[in-house]
Amino acid sequence: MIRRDRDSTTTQRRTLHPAKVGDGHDESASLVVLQGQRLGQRVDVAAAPVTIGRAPECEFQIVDRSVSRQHARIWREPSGYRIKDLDSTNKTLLNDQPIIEAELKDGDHISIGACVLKFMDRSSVEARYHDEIYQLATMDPLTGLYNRRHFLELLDRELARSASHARPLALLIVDLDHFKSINDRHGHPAGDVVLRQVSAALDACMRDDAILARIGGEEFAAILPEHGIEAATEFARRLCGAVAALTLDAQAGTRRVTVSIGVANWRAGMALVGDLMRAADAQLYRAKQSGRNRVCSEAVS
Ligand SMILES: Nc1nc2c(ncn2[C@@H]2O[C@H](COP(=O)(O)OP(=O)(O)OP(=O)(O)O)[C@@H](O)[C@H]2O)c(=O)[nH]1
Repeated sequence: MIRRDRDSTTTQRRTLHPAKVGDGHDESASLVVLQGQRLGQRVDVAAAPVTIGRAPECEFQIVDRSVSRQHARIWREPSGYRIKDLDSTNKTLLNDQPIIEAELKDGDHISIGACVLKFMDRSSVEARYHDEIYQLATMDPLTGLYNRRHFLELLDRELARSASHARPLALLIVDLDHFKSINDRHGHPAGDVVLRQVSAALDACMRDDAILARIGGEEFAAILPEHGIEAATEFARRLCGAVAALTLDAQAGTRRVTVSIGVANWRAGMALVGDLMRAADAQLYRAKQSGRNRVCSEAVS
């Protein structure tokens, strides 16, 4: 399953698969971050123009002080791709030369503040190579979900977005109950089957704008944009029920598993990702202590 980000970059595919030749993406060009924030990330440039800048409404947002709120725009014309500087403070450089507007060619380097992007013809072998490397760096190979490091980067960005729009955001931490005993009794491969099936069940419940990741051995986390504590808690209860109702494959050694879930909401004053993670973790601890197979949240008991 591939889900597109609201800013049309590749980062919010909750589950990642390498782009295939001939899957329709080949027609668009792409930008890869070679240096700076969001290193390795690729963004497609297709029919719709892409604005690069610090502002949350930019299609490609780079949260860095050296980048103007609306720094540069790239778009496609019948003759090829073009780039225009949007009167940025630090200028847009194309292959180290400041530009106002210019044509883009395969392999061009674009400097946006402290960030360097490489422009590539989407059909090039190099673009696919970057895609593969990026996905290896951001995904968990067992489940196909995002890995912890990438999840924390996305949480950072989503928090900035929620703060700037004063919109709610919830974080769920989901932990399998008594998972060690499954490994001990049925072996590690059986535990892996459980992890894969549970991650697929969680993924199937997610809305398009949710971000799901495996952040530890038997621990998952989900970012729910636009969710207050009540809605997030209700959603977490549905997740809990979906996992409890799951009939696992015979290779899992056991037919049933349950999860405990901690829920926390982003609040003004919670500047750091760590604050929100700690708040959700404290609720997860409560859920484990009070019997497992349940949801605990900050405001709802
Ligand atoms: N099969 C498998 N097991 C893993 C993986 N990563 C971590 N684990 C195991 O996950 C288990 C986690 O055990 P604990 O932290 O004790 O948690 P638990 O048994 O689920 O207990 P509670 O969380 O308190 O309900 C350990 O046995 C780890 O070896 C993995 O990728 N595959």
